[in-house]
Amino acid sequence: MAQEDLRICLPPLAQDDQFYTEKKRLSDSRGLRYEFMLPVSLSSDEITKVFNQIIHTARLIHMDEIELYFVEDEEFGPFSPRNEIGSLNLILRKIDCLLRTASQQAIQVLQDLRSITLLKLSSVGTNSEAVDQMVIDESLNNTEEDNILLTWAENNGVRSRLNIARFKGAGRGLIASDDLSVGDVALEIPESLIISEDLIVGSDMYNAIKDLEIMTSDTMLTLWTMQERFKPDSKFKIYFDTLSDNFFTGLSFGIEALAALEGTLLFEELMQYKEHLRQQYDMLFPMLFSDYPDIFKKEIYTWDRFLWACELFYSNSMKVVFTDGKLKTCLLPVAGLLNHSLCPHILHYGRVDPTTRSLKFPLSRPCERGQQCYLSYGSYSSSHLLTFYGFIPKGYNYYDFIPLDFDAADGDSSAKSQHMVRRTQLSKSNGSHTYGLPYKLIVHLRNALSCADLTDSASDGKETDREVLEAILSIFNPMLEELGPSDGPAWESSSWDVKLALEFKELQRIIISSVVASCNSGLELLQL
Ligand SMILES: C[S@@+](CC[C@H](N)C(=O)[O-])C[C@H]1O[C@@H](n2cnc3c(N)ncnc32)[C@H](O)[C@@H]1O
Repeated sequence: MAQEDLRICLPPLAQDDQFYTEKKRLSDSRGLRYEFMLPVSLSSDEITKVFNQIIHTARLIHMDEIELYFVEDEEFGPFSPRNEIGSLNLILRKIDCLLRTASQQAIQVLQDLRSITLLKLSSVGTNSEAVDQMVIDESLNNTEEDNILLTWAENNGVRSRLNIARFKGAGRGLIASDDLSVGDVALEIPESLIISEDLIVGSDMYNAIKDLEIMTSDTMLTLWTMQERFKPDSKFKIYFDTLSDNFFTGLSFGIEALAALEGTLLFEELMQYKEHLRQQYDMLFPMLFSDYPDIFKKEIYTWDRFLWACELFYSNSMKVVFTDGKLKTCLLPVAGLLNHSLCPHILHYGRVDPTTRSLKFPLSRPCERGQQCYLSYGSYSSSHLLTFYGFIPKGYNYYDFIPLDFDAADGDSSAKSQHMVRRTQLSKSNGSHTYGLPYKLIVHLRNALSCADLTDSASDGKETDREVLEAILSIFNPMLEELGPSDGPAWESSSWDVKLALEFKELQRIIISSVVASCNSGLELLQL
């Protein structure tokens, strides 16, 4: 009966989504729906079929720029752990909403759909390629410092179902103290314990520097932190005391590590960021020393301490939307101990709940007791994570790509067309159609080289494709040469920064070699 049909609606593509046009094109070409009618008499097989249709739409809604670039026409996902977790959580929210008012018969169908969704969620990340496998360093666990921090946090209103543990190569992290399910709040930080620009307003420092043209709220917070860190009566003393004396990010790379990166894009980027920070410091000091000697003490505001504070904010801060609607950079005691994963447990956070006036960290996929609970810092490439966080995630990072800028086909050099490649063996399409390389890149080059279209006759297409593959090789072979041979196991004994630089170079080598290998096997195919 019609009145017993269940209606599940996914949100239509948002017109203000910056990728609306591309998503709409894909959605139309795939005939995706946003409304699903489920008769309550559906069998389990039929429910699974409907679930598959719903997840295809949810995945498209959640696609980001990189996923949209690399998607093949016949590819329906999963596209990345982040996309999958976001999509399954959207479906779960819709089901839970309907369950509140569902009839007895409808409840059964919704429960079946919910079980399928939860099953899928628990299987995300079981493929080891996608997951960071960190090893607990038992020798360093249960330190007095960790207990003091957790007790202080609890006394100040933090609610946590997580404990501190130490991990080889990653420092501290948080592990589940009991089995946590999807939707459970793993951690809740009261607004009063969030360190943001709001703490500075009204202070002497604030009144002195707020009108300076070069001052931003982030810079003010950095300067405040440099001082607050050493105040014996600071409300946050226990938190500051647990912070590391050094952050070991790419911004602290020494000369040898930078030299090891020469020839990579990252080398240029690191040099620019370092230069930018130095310029920022030079604009502030000695000017603030002479204008406000009572507030800015020379021994506190040294270059090394400024760099320390910048690295603290880059690697430990989060952007939070407060109840006044403002987005602010914040330091969050305890939450700042969550490590990053390509396959995170916590994906949706960052908005202060107006009812509880707290920031909650709910789980988007289950986390068993004793397992590390991971956050997603964002869809970041390894070069970004190395620069600002000082690590390269283990496993396949979907956001590691090498950008390629081509002049527009009409010769207008001001109009660039942005393309990219990533490790090709993970391309879903390894047939001769695109040789395992991104479809959009191949089409662009086919058009640029001789306007051959994808459905042209075999012989013409072959000649164009040969030129396309040779053009790609002419870009990537020199890159591979520039990187030189693999550095071998000797780097294991190098200093932390050289090790990280060489690890990054090895990652670049893997991506570039895979592109070269795809081109070469494509050329062989074309000779057949
Ligand atoms: C927000 S803090 C997390 C807590 C930190 N591990 C600690 O001991 O204070 C971010 C820092 O943790 C480390 N980290 C986070 N995720 C990591 C990962 N997946 N692998 C290695 N290190 C990681 C990096 O040093 C990064 O700069």
